[in-house]
Amino acid sequence: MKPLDRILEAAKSAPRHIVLAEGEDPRIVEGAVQAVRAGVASITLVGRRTIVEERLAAVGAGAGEIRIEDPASSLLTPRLTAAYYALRKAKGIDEAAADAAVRSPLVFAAMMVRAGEADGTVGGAVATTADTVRAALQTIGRAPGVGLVSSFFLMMLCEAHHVKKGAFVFADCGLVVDPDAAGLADIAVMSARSFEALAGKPAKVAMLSFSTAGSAAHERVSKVVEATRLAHAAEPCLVIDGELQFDTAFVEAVSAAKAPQSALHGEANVFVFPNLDAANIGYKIAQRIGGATAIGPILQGLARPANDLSRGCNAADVFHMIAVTVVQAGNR
Ligand SMILES: CC(C)(COP(=O)(O)OP(=O)(O)OC[C@H]1O[C@@H](n2cnc3c(N)ncnc32)[C@H](O)[C@@H]1OP(=O)(O)O)[C@@H](O)C(=O)NCCC(=O)NCCS
Ligand SMILES: CC(=O)OP(=O)(O)O
Repeated sequence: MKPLDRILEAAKSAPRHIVLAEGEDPRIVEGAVQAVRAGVASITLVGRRTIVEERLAAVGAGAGEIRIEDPASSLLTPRLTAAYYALRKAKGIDEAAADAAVRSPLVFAAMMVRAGEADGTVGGAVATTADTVRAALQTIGRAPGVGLVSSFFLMMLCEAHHVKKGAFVFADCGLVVDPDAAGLADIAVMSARSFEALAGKPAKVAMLSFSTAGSAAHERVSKVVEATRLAHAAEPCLVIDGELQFDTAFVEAVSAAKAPQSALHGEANVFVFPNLDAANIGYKIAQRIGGATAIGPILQGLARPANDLSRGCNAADVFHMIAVTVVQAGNR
């Protein structure tokens, strides 16, 4: 079964209630309708009621297919505001600031998840990643035992020209700007778990660099080597190697030539980039030139699922991200 079909089937077998913060955006509305009609999720769209209703009518969605919550008039707003104030007052916000925050769709949707009114949330088709992720970090917060929240893209290679097909994880393409060695090790361990949960296969983790097995000497290479050591110490059973260049991690013949001792043998399926510059640029090149289907940024380490989208997304991306969010909610 194709990896995307596997995720869609898993979501259909246990659909959840997902709240979409940007309910006025036509791509969000179209993706939401696809998800409901495919039996993947029940959906709440957040936004100004008249505009969301117009958008739903434009795609022929019937009344009652999708719930709408308008923060300006929702019956939930007073309760979510009180909960947000209780949560954030130690950070110096007053009741008026809490009221203003909850009227923002990103915070309203994240607070619905925190309050148990929805199982997960998706935003970021309109808002920047920084705003989308900040709303999730400040309201939903970290899962117990997690230090660093990070993100990854699920990269699907399914086109005829893809010599290797299947699901791959690229991390962290969205959130942690310049992780130190310990942060990079956390990203590696969490990305391996995320890959296994979504792809259903054992992870093989490549810690990427511009150097392979000591071919270059630089403090940035040393960071990746140390991160590999820390990740291995944290999870001794994890199949991981680094530092490696991308070709060595991905192409068996190159691995044999440049890193014959590598445990990955050019068969990595989780690629951990050294920083956000490399990761974000790398995933967009794979998507836009390479023809990979890119689902993300998917957040890992939060107490409940909240995911981001690229502002360049389309309705299919929204549909796929809803399915991923449902699967994450089921795995909690
Ligand atoms: C995500 C991001 C906005 C967080 O930035 P920040 O300045 O730390 O945000 P805030 O200070 O508002 O942090 C919000 C809270 O989350 C916490 N936090 C921030 N990053 C965190 C992380 N990676 N893991 C866990 N908690 C984190 C902060 O400690 C803070 O907690 P508090 O409010 O309870 O004190 C920032 O890392 C960022 O801009 N990343 C890049 C996003 C981007 O542009 N990506 C490219 C396109 S995808
Ligand atoms: C993930 C990402 O790069 O998001 P955006 O394209 O919205 O900046």
